[in-house]
Amino acid sequence: MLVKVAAGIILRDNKVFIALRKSNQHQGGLWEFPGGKCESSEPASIALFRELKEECGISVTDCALFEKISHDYGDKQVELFFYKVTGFDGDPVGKEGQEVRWVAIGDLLSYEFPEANMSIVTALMNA
Ligand SMILES: Nc1nc2c([nH]c(=O)n2[C@H]2C[C@H](O)[C@@H](COP(=O)(O)OP(=O)(O)OP(=O)(O)O)O2)c(=O)[nH]1
Ligand SMILES: [Mg+2]
Repeated sequence: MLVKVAAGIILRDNKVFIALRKSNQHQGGLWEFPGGKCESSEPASIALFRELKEECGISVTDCALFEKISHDYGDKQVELFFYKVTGFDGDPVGKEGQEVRWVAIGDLLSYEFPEANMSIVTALMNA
């Protein structure tokens, strides 16, 4: 099963907004950059806008594709489109009851992310 996913690296004042995946979700219990699956034939950027509105309550006004990562979890193959989100209206929250946090980029390694995120976390820290 191959799924296309859009995720937002929401940045403000050198901090990034992360969310905890629920235990019943794929890769549950790990921290993520909010986002979700693209609907059939939906462009990743459109999925990003939709998911960040649904999950975090923000309207994206400025974003750019940062990296595209393909990863095989064994039970699921994902194609992840990570966007840097530098402009948005509203204050992000966990609209679906998920635990959320603003963390300093330098502290990202204290949080456990899915395997597919490792190169992204490293790239952010070295930027
Ligand atoms: N959102 C997000 N998903 C990630 C990240 N890293 C990573 O491997 N994934 C994987 C986990 C999931 O298999 C998939 C995203 O699916 P999702 O569960 O967020 O999708 P969704 O929001 O549409 O959820 P659903 O309502 O369909 O359950 O991508 C990440 O940083 N953010
Ligand atoms: Mg999601």
